[in-house]
Amino acid sequence: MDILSLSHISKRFGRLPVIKDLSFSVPEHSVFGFIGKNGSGKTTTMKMILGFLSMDGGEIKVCGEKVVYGSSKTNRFIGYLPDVPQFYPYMTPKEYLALCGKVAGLSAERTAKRSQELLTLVGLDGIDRRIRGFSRGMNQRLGIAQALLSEPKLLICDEPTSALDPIGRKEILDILAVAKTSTTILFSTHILSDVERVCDNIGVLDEGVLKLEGNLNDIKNSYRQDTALISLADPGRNQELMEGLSQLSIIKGCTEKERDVVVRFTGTEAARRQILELLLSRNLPLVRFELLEPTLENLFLEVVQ
Ligand SMILES: Nc1ncnc2c1ncn2[C@@H]1O[C@H](COP(=O)(O)OP(=O)(O)OP(=O)(O)O)[C@@H](O)[C@H]1O
Repeated sequence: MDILSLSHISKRFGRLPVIKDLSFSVPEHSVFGFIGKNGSGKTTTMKMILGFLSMDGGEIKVCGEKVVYGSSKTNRFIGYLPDVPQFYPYMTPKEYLALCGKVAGLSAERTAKRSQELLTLVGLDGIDRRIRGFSRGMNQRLGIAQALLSEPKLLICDEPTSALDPIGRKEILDILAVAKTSTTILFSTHILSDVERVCDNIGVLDEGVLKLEGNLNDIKNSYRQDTALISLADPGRNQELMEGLSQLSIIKGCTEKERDVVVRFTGTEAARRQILELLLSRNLPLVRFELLEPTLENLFLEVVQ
């Protein structure tokens, strides 16, 4: 079942179109990485999912219910962590969650039990000092605890790791990996290694257009055999190799990387044969021919160019 679905969403600010015919869905208990450069439209999309911004076209459904601008009805299914969460700095984490529980209409008993579980999950259990003076990582962790308090079906996090150091980032990603067992997560980011660590599905947004979407492993597999690294015994002849490669119709491009040549091609078997025939015909002795694992970074650069 899809917890979230967007179909043909469009949005403009004045005359500027910022979201163009955007459609994707997020299945239950998955982590969806919403990827895009600054200004690509991620926050705008999340605000429309939360009903904080109107849409110019299309439909968003959360748990099968239509999102209506200005109405927070579907937000009962959602926990939201903004990019810079704000708290009452004079409270302790426990006091703050008790207040949030009250505002959300949870019983005191339920809030106390849930707070205990969540503070343990985010590593803030036993921290009785005031929130003032918390590190950015601690703030983000408390923000996740707050967002999960009402046991939402969908957790939306806006760039949860962007301002953190590698240890802080890992802590957040580990928490999201655990949270995934009880909720569904959509998080926006431009840090591709974070996406590779926790996401099941991804969507790459570029200037309001979804350029790539699907299961992360499927996407990587579909690009798997498209890139190869060629090491010649004499790297001084790399230019000659690249000239020859550029004359083959199956070659999409090639570049020199240190002492090697990286070549992108279409068609797998036939392409490999043609490349090897070229090496033989030009008498270019080979030291290594390796199909490269696609990295998300390469895919990203390819689709957003
Ligand atoms: N309230 C607004 N009025 C006018 N233009 C806006 C408004 N909010 C966002 N924009 C523009 O819409 C585009 C998308 O912005 P958005 O904040 O959604 O991008 P983003 O992908 O979240 O970027 P970032 O990673 O920098 O937060 C940008 O060009 C931005 O300048």
